[in-house]
Amino acid sequence: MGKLKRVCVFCGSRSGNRKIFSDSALDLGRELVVTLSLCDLFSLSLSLFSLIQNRHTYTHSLNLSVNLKTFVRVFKKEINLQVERKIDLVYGGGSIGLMGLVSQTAFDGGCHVLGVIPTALIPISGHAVGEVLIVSDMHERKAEMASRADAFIALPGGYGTMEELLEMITWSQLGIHDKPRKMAEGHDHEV
Ligand SMILES: C/C(=C\CNc1ncnc2c1ncn2[C@@H]1O[C@H](COP(=O)(O)O)[C@@H](O)[C@H]1O)CO
Repeated sequence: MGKLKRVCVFCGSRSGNRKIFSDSALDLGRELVVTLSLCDLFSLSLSLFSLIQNRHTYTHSLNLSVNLKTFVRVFKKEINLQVERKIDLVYGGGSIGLMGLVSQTAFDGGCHVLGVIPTALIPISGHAVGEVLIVSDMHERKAEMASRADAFIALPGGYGTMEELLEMITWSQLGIHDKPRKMAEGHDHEV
C-alpha cells in the first residue's frame, strides 16, 4: 500500500464520559501531524550517526569527515521524511465533541482538514475549521468521505460513528473499496 495522504475519521459528536475518549481524539490529531520535538531530533541524530560510524569503521579507517558528510546527507533526508509526515483529515464537519478535538488538533498542526456536512446539520454542528463541503444529505456525505479518503479510522462514538464504520466495512466486504479500516475504541481492534 502507498503512503496515506488522507484519512477519514468517524467519531463521537459528543466527548463521552471517559477521559480516554477525548485523549484518543487528541492523540489521533497529533499522529496525523507528527512534529518531532528537539529531543526526538537529538536522539534520531545520535542513532543515525552511530549507525554511519559503525558502517564506515569497516570500510574506511574511521574517516570522520567522510562520516560527517554522510551523516548530514542521511540526516537531512531522514528529517524531511519525518517532519513532512502530515496526513490530511476528512471528517463529518463542525466542532462538537470528539469531532471538534481531532479536527482542531490536525488543523493547528498544519494538516488539511475537510469537513463534509449536510445542510440540515450545519446549525447544530458548530463552527468547522479548514475546508467545508456542504452536501445535500447523509448518503452523499458518506460517499464523499469514502471517495476522498485512503483509509478509515473510528474513534469512540455513538450510533452515528458505529453506522459509518459498519458501512465502510460492508462496502469493503462487497468489494466496493479495499481501503484499510481501523477502530480505536480505547483499545486497538483491527476490523
Ligand atoms: C445530534 C447532535 C449533533 C449533530 N451534529 C452532527 N454534526 C456533524 N456530524 C454528525 C453530527 N451528529 C452525527 N454526526 C455524524 O455521525 C458521527 C457521530 O455520531 P455519534 O452518534 O455521535 O457517534 C460523526 O462521524 C458524524 O459524521 C448532538 O449529539
